[in-house]
Amino acid sequence: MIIEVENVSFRYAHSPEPSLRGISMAVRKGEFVGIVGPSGSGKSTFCLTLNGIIPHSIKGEFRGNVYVDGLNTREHSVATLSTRVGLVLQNPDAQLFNMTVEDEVAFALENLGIEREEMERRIRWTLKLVGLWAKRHEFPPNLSGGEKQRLAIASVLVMKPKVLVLDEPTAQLDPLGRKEVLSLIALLNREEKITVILVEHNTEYLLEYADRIIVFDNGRILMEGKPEEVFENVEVLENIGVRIPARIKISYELKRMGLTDKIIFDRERIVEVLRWAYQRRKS
Ligand SMILES: Nc1ncnc2c1ncn2[C@@H]1O[C@H](COP(=O)(O)OP(=O)(O)OP(=O)(O)O)[C@@H](O)[C@H]1O
Repeated sequence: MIIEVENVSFRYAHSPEPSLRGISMAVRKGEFVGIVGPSGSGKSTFCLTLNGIIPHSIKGEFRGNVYVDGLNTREHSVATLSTRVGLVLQNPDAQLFNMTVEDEVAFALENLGIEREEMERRIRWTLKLVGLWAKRHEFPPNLSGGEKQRLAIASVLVMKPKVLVLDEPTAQLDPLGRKEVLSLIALLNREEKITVILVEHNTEYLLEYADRIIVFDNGRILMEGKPEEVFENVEVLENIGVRIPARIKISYELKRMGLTDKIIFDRERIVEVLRWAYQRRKS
């Protein structure tokens, strides 16, 4: 297991209630895990435990253990853990502060004591991977939202982490930017075999790409499983405010109307049932 979380609880200093309440989970190498849950359920707090920001940089009461690639986060600095787990947050502007795209990516490497040549090789590899090589001399604030977020991803990728944790990386982007970033994440998982943990409200995307979905509610894991298994719990999820992928919602309604006996995931099959129901109504 590349990530192991054992009974983790966390209460922010000055907060009366814990934000995480006994989270246990593990992530396999190469896995793509999607995290969903209502606002305030602890998703962001959980992400911050994965590279040691909690407990090292944010004060509070931390219980349990998180192991990243075998390292207990309590015993290693955020700098060391960041070479294993790259963390990307919602707002790309808050993560970029250098004068050029290239400097932004180089900056992350500066304290790692890497040789000049290897540095250049890594920067080239990363910028090509995220599709920003041609824009390497540009001023980051001039990039589009999607490009900025791809640059934020590049600046953690350049450290060659085995795991990428992304906390709603598309929340502030327009539809095009969102598409660019989500395709990049899928590519990094499929082609580069990077383990991905993604907090994302776009459940359509998660249904397509995630191997597993974890649902957070009130600081706990409410359920987890394959996307098809989890999203089948339409009523429970809608009750807590998790969006159901459109085709599952349609199929769920077909089942309620007695037109199928179970939820169908296959688009073609849904269309077939709808066609059949339409024909039946006409005749
Ligand atoms: N710095 C902080 N200090 C005190 N309480 C906090 C802090 N950050 C978050 N919380 C509280 O912890 C709980 C979990 O918040 P968290 O941001 O982890 O949830 P979330 O599921 O990521 O929500 P969202 O989808 O809105 O980002 C909330 O009750 C929130 O108010």
